[in-house]
Amino acid sequence: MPDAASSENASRPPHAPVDHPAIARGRVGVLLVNLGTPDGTDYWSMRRYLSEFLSDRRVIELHPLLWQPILQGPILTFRPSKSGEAYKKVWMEEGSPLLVYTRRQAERLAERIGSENLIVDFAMNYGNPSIASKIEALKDKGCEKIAVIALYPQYSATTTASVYDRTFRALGKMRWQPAVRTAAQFVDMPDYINALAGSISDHIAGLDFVPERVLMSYHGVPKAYLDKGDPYHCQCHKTTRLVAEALGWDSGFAMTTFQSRFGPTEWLQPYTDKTLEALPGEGVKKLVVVSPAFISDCLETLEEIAMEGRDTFMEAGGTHFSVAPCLNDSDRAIDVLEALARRELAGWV
Ligand SMILES: C=CC1=C(C)c2cc3[nH]c(cc4nc(cc5[nH]c(cc1n2)c(C)c5CCC(=O)O)C(CCC(=O)O)=C4C)c(C)c3C=C
Ligand SMILES: [Fe+2]
Ligand SMILES: [Fe+2]
Repeated sequence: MPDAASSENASRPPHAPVDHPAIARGRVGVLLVNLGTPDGTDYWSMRRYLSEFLSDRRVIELHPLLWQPILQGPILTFRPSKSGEAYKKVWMEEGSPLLVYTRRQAERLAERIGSENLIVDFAMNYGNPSIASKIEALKDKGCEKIAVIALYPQYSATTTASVYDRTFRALGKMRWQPAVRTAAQFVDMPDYINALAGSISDHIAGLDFVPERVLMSYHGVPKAYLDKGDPYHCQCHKTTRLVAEALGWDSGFAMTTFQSRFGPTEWLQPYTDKTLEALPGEGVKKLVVVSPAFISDCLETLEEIAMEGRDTFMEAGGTHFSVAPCLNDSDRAIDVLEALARRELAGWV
C-alpha cells in the first residue's frame, strides 16, 4: 500500500489566493472491506466489538427498544469473556487472523495493481480500521473515485449491504465526496470458483486419506431473513454446485451446511454441528470441511470448525478429519481480488 502523503498530489489551484486550501486530486482508490474483528482478546476489546457488531440493524433486526436491553445486559456481560477465550486460541503474533489476512491481501493486491495513481487499502466494517477513516484517508490522498469491495462472495443483507450502508453513511458526513462504486457479489465469477476449486483439490491431493464427503460449511443467518428475501441461502447452494461441477464430483459428494448459530430462533439448515455429529453414524468417517463464505480464515474456521468441529466429528466416531484453508493471502486469492478490482475499475483506470 503506497502511503504517499496527501501533499504529494495536493496543490493550490492556479486561480487561488495564497490562503486557498490545497487540493489533492487525480487518484483512484480500491478499498477492500471485511467484517471486522476485535482489537484484542480482553473483555473490553471484545465488548466494544460485539456491541458494535450486534447493534447493527442489518444483523439483528429486532427493534432496538427490545434488543438493546438484552444486548447491553446479559449478552455483553457474558459473551465477551467466552468469545475472548475462543479468540485467544487462534490469535496470531500480528493480531486477529481476519485482520492479518485482510491486510496482507491489500498489500499483495497493491503490489499487483497499485501505482502512483491507484491506491489499494483495506477497512473493517466493525472495529478498526473503520470504513469512514479509510474513505477520508483515501480522499485526503487525492482519490476522487473509490471502488469499495465487500469481501463476501455470497450476498447477504447482514454482510454486503451492511458494508455499503456504512460506506454511504461515511460519505454522508463529507463535504466533498469521492465518487464511489460498490462491488456486487462474486459468487459465480469464474475466477472465484476456479480459485476455490483449485485450492480444495490441492488440499485433498495432499491428504493421507481419501475423503468420503466434502462438507461445505457456510456461516448461517436466521431462517426468517431467507423468508424475507435474502439471497444468501441460494448463493451458498450455488457455490457448492459450481465447485462440484468444476471438480467433476458426483452429486451428493459435497454437502451444504450452515454454522455459527446465534440466539434462540431457527437459522438456515442443515446445521454444521448437527451434521458433523450425525455423519459417522451414517457411515461417513473420513471428511474434508471447506468454508467458502469466508475469503480469509477467522474465528469461525480456525476455532469453530477446525477445533470444535473436529472434536464433534471424532467423538461421534469419525476417523479422519481435515479442514481446507481459506484463500487467505495465496496467489489464488490475489488473482480473485485482481479480477474483482479490474471489474469494478472498468472505465476509471
Ligand atoms: C458470510 C459471512 C457472515 C455472515 C452471513 C454472518 C452473519 C451473522 N453473524 C452473526 C454473529 C456473529 N458472527 C461472529 C463472527 C464472525 N462472523 C463472520 C461472518 C459472517 N457473519 C466472521 C468472518 C466472523 C469472525 C470474525 C473474526 O474476528 O474472526 C460473531 C463474533 C464471535 C462470537 O462471539 O461468536 C458473532 C456474535 C450474526 C447474528 C449474523 C446474522 C444475523
Ligand atoms: Fe457472523
Ligand atoms: Fe435458497
